[in-house]
Amino acid sequence: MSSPKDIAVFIDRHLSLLKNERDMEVEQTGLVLSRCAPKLLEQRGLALLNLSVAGINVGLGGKSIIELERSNALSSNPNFPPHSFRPGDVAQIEAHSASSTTAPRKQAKQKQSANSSDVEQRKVEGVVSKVTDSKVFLSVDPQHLDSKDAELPDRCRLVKLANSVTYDRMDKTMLLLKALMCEQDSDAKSRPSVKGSPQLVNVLLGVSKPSRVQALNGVKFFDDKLNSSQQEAIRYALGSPEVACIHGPPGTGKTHTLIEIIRQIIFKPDGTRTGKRVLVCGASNLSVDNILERLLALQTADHAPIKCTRVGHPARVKAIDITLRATLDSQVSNSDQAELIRDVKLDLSNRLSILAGNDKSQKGKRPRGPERKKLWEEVRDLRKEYRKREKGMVQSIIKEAEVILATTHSAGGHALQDMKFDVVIIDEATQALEASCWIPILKGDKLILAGDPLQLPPTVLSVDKKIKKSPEKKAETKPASKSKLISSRSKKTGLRPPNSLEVTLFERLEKTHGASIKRMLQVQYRMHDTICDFPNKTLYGSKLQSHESVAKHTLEDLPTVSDEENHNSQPDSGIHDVLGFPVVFFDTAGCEYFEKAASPEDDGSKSNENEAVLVKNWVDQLVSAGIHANQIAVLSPYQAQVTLLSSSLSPEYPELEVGTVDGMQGREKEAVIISLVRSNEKREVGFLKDKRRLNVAMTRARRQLCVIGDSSTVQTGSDYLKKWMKWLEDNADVRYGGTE
Ligand SMILES: Nc1ncnc2c1ncn2[C@@H]1O[C@H](COP(=O)(O)OP(=O)(O)OP(=O)(O)O)[C@@H](O)[C@H]1O
Repeated sequence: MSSPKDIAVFIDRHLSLLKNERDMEVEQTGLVLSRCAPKLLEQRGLALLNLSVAGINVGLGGKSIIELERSNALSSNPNFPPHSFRPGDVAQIEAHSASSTTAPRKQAKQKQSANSSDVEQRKVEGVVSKVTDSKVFLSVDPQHLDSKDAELPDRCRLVKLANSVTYDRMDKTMLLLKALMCEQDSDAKSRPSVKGSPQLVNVLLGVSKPSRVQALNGVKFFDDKLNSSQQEAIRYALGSPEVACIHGPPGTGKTHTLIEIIRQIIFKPDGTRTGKRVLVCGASNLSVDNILERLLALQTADHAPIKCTRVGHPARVKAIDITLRATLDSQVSNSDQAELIRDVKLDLSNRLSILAGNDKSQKGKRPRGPERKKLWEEVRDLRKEYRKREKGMVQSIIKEAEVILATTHSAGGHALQDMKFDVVIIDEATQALEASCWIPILKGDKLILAGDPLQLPPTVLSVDKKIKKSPEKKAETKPASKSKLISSRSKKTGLRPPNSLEVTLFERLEKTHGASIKRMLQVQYRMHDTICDFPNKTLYGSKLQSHESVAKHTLEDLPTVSDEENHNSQPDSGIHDVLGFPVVFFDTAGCEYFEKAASPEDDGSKSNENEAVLVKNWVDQLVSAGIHANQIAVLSPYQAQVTLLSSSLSPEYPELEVGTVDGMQGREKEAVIISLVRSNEKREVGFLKDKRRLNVAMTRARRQLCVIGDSSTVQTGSDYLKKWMKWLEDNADVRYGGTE
């Protein structure tokens, strides 16, 4: 079992890997930005120039919502050029450099002003909360603004930034964990306190073994359609005292299972409430909103409603009515006590508006001198009052909620500070960095993880960076003397420092405590049996069964196809030829359809024009046989091929989805076409070697998977690829890959 020293080494390694990752992200965004001229940044969609402040309002947490638009004086078109700003992005308002861009008369005037250089230097960071064709709204924390916050420059630009908050939270959490587990000699007062359970932390760090699972044979399930592996996983999750992992291969109803677990925790069998509280987190906003939507849908059915609150920046929440109404912001503004803050908010907004020179009664003039100073004092007092009143409301809403939903990162925000939960659930846990999982874990008594370690791991930019073992990085650890948390019998380590951030907590727990820590869902509700066959045999130990509702379904069974009007241009046998096969393989071996490097510098991306032609032909045939473009996805592991495919397909089929394999994880389409791209005399396969990426690619299709590639190149990549090519040859409908 792990010793304090093992834990310290483990945490230090995490911190060093996180630093590499942060540096890499800054290198790819922040530093690049600082080296580029603003005009170039705008051309790349990373900046918006010639902006002015159209208004300042007050949002949740006393945040200032700064409204920016293109300045009339500087642009004839009020609409923005194409850009990449989206709600949730971190961005910075910067002054336009007066020397290069401001008219000479105005420059002279600005120089007279005592604080003009301050204003020019001023940078205000915030989160994009809303974007329209001609306006962008930035939500800025009060602590980012001092008393000069209305002194935003007359003319400014908005620049995209790397998001450092997520790294700050992970670092802070790992340091807290280290202090908790490794600095036991410090006196009790200075020892950090967390709300979570020491027993849970011990099990997760390999200090102790998981306690005996309680046998729960008499669970009465709310959902009577659960299959036996789902029921078993639910019993296991409910009966495990500390931690349970649920392994959900593609389409096996992971979310379905989690919803039942939540209901079992909240309700007793007779429908009365247990009084327990659950924190549900996901690696992405999408996974959190998916669970939220399903929980809210239960409320419209014949069930007692579960009180849900979605925490996180509203700009990042799925923009549909039902989920938006569950956000903390919305619940605060619609609560009975909202009146309490409404007046203060109005007063605050009015004063900010006057200070920013946006008040009509002042004819756009900014107040100066003592009048300005007095207004600032009032703003400061009003903000204080606003925050005080709002804090009380936020706390009472959070305390009343039975289920709080947040991403692992946003679980570290102010709203959940000092909150404690009976159970923490993390969905998509195999896509979350371990450090980010610890943010919610330290708030819970028990942990349930759901994911599939055989699909893609979290995206890590710094995988190739070597881990430096500098002496100062070595753990400085004192052995525990009076530790309550750490077993004195700790001898052998089960905790190895990770070599990469790609190693997730889910996988690590399996290594530390063995396969008994997890239960696998075994019935899949997505794919035709043949599509499921290869991943099932090679990755899931042949344990997956296809539910009868999908096992034999083909594209021919879709209602759009049986509607004759849709395909009267093709004779029936032609339709069967296109739609009747669950797996189709266009093998281009021997066709000499060679790949191309993306650019002369070759950034590693590749494209293949002939494969793109084959893809287009197949899409044309599917559509003319009655398949809607929005039921089809075209995937490729290479961005350069995605770009090529988009340019040939999107004009004709705007609803068809073209993307990389990575972007399709967690989703499905009726028909999926994969363009493998690699075809070369050197027999190089690059990206395709990753089994997990291939697994995701192979398991997105419900009724038809069409693979287009050169078997002679691909099969040389790995034993796994060789097996797949052989399997395709034996099981797919193999077609001639030539384009003529
Ligand atoms: N017991 C069940 N009976 C009938 N249908 C089910 C059952 N469990 C899951 N499904 C269906 O299977 C599909 C996949 O379920 P769900 O979205 O919960 O799976 P998932 O494992 O979260 O998906 P993904 O593979 O995308 O992560 C859904 O359409 C769901 O309604």
